Amino acid sequence: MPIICPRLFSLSRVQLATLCQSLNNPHGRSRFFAPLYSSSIRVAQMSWDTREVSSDRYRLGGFRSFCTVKDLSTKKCVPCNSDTLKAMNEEAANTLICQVPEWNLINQDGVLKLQRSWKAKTFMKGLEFFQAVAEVAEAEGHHPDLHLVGWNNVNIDIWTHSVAGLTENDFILAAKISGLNLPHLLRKQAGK
Ligand SMILES: C[C@H](O)[C@H](O)[C@H]1CNC2=NC(N)=NC(=O)C2=N1
Repeated sequence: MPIICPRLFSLSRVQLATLCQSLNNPHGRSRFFAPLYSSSIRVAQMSWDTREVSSDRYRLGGFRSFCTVKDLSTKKCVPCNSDTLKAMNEEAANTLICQVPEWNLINQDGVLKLQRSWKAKTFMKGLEFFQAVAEVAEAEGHHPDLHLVGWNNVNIDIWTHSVAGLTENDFILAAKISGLNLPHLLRKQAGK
């Protein structure tokens, strides 16, 4: 099914925004997947994301064609001590975040980071999860901040320390962590 560029939609953004807003869930994140039809163009499925932005304001992230996490998870991180490596701006981060939809984009003391939480089934399984993440990080030469609090609350922050911000490395690592299939270690959803 072809992905049609959003600006070709015949419905106005306002109409679609109203429609999507009604689907907004209390967590401020709606994901509106629907085949949309206009008079001349059958629009492929699309996702309409609202994302928590750095200043905790929710705003509609605008239409984005489908991003597939496979693109990032097949990439390789580059050395963080490269002189050419620069932190990306919030706009660029908001574009890339749709490729790792389970992660949140946060701004912690002026530093953009990726963050995600899980519930581990036990304290030891939380550490086993960290071990699996550590192997990915070592293979990539790019490392997350790992937190295990309250015995089973697993939180991971990812950012590039050498540039005090986000680079594509962080999204690649996030995509690879999202690709880990460890249902024996983690509950289905954080908070369950
Ligand atoms: C030389 C090597 O690239 C650096 O020491 C790496 C190691 N892992 C890293 N991980 C992260 N998240 N940020 C860094 O700046 C970083 N630097």
